[in-house]
Amino acid sequence: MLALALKKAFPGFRLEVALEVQEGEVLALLGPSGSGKSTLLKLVAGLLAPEEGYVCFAEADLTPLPPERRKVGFLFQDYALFPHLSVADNIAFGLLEARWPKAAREERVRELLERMELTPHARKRPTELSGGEQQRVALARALANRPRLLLLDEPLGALDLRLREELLLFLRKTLKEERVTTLLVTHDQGEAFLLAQRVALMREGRIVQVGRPEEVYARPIDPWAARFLGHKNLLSPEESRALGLPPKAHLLPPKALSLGGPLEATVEERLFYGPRVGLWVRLGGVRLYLEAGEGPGEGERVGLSLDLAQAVAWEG
Ligand SMILES: Nc1ncnc2c1ncn2[C@@H]1O[C@H](COP(=O)(O)OP(=O)(O)OP(=O)(O)O)[C@@H](O)[C@H]1O
Repeated sequence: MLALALKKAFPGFRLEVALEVQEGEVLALLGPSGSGKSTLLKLVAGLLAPEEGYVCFAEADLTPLPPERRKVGFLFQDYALFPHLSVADNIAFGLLEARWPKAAREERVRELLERMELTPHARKRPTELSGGEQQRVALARALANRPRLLLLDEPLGALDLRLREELLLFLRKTLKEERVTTLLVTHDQGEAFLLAQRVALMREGRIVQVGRPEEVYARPIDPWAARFLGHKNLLSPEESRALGLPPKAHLLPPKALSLGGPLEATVEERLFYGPRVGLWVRLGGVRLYLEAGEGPGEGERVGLSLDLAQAVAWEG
């Protein structure tokens, strides 16, 4: 298990976090820019020293150890590949340090080159690669040594959509198969939900909610968390009452609404996303968002059904 309690302050910023991650679990830190995700990861890696607190993994206290003695695989945003080494040697670096036998080393490097679609680039230097290619090298290097604890900061950040989806599935499979305890930083909710067994929402240096992706998405702790997770139907007490709910603030998940039904609404905006469309509709005085496979055009009148049982009231 990874267990930590950490405090760190920068001018105008304070981080204070306590967290436990089970062996083999992937936990995603999800939060807006500047919420402290990278700082937390650097504290765990030993690249930053906390003012107070500890980091323990598998019952060993890592707090006093320098980064290289923590046996942690990590990938940070500024990949920091070794510029004088080839792609293959960058990936093999940790294996050499850990004295893997030559044959096993070569096999592992070959396997990772292939999975990351880097085989044609094996002999190139990092400066001869695109951003996405460099990122894949960094990811391969972080995974090479089969670390028991892995820290990933936006591992899929600079990739195009196709590679991102492929690597996402590859990463998901690898983390599951190798049962690596992982802390993953992302501001992409979809990535967090797909990769992690639990997500921790960070805001202003603190964790405001932790839970399974389904739980956190269905029951965000407050309107801020709901908005951050992409919820759009945050109803005021007046809007709630207009729809037949008690006069309290509510969250209405998109699946509580569907096209076809007894209510009459007008489509105000139609957003084409490819596999689905997003529709902003007006129902009486309330503007609501829903998604559909294909949608009517802007200005059209549509039938709507509304499942009020799915509405979540905010506490207090
Ligand atoms: N070395 C540093 N010195 C001073 N302030 C810092 C330092 N590193 C980070 N900060 C500040 O700490 C806060 C948290 O930064 P951090 O990089 O952890 O956020 P983040 O959630 O990872 O953001 P992003 O998603 O943009 O990477 C920010 O306000 C940042 O300016």
